[in-house]
Amino acid sequence: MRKWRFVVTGGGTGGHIYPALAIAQGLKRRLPQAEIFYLGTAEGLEADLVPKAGFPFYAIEAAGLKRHLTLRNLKALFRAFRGLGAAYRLLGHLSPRVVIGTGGYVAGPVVLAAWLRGIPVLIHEQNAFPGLTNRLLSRLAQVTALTFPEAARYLPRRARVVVTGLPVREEILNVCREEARKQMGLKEGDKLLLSFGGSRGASRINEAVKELIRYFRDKEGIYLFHATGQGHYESFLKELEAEGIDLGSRPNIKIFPYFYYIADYLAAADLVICRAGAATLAELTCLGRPAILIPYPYATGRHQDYNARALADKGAAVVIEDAELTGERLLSEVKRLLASPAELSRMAEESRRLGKPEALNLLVDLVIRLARG
Ligand SMILES: CC(=O)N[C@H]1[C@@H](OP(=O)(O)OP(=O)(O)OC[C@H]2O[C@@H](n3ccc(=O)[nH]c3=O)[C@H](O)[C@@H]2O)O[C@H](CO)[C@@H](O)[C@@H]1O
Repeated sequence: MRKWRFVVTGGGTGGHIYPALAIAQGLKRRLPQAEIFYLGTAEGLEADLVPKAGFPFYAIEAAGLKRHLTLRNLKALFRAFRGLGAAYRLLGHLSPRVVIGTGGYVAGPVVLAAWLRGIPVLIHEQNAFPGLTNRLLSRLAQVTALTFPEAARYLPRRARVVVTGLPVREEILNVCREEARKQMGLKEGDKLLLSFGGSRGASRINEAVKELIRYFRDKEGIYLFHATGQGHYESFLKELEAEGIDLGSRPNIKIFPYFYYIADYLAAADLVICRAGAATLAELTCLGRPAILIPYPYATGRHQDYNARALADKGAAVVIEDAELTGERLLSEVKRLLASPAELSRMAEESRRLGKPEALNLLVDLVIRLARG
């Protein structure tokens, strides 16, 4: 087998990083000899997640540019140029067959450098409303892979578009629910509620989840595992402590800063409460998990509303608008669903029907085709 090299880039939030890691892992499984390198920024979540996933990581500079000229923007422009120079040199050194970009600021300089060097590029857009980086980069890419066909409307006409769905990590595609529940000590009939914001947490969801903690902390057979997001963890625990809630004595409630191995938690959950980022929803539907979704209202073009609707319209999820989110509202929705196992299993079935586990293989095929020229 040929020892091809690939460069993967995409960063800032988990929503860009995990699809990139999924493709990297899929490529590695298909081409075990291949070498795969990840280019990201030192400040993004990728600097933490990529080394944990076992891929060599190179940090370059990148910055988001605004339309108007300010001193800050000039500095950003300067960093972007430095990032472009670093990416250009690294690509020269690594000489990959293909560069794969999944959006976020950092994909800008890396894909541009690939184009300057004549290296084929595939980009993947996760949302129905494409981010600025991918809108610009789709002009330079040999292939622009989409999760939603609707995204094509916002791309330049010369973009070469393929609809693949969103690539989900193999560890999530292959996880076994029974095994995961057993490992967590859950008995048959126990209910696991899993809650988190997006990859960076969400203070609005943290606040509402406190009501679930107050209510469920002394309920037998109901478990609640919540990730606050790295930045909110300490303050969240302090606030609970100030209320006199001692979690040490409550084995059914567990608070994490972040779920590093979310596959088991997602698979084991009976109901998931989260935002409506595209990667999370692709994972929920591949696993067929029912959810209460609270779309982040400030996402570009309100794309999380669109993502959430796609599940809610088919009966796979219930949506609570962020503006209407309170602890009481969330608790009453959770209680209603837990009291209706038939509805939960119907939601689970509809959710699974929406899953596109084949997206990963489609993307790996496309990358290999590009690599072959
Ligand atoms: C606020 C905002 O604009 N968010 C965007 C961002 O979100 P964000 O990064 O939050 O979005 P996603 O929901 O798409 O992805 C989160 C990823 O992090 C993982 N995860 C999350 C929490 C945790 O504790 N552990 C863990 O592993 C999830 O399994 C998932 O793979 O990128 C997504 C993809 O472009 C967009 O759809 C979102 O709208």
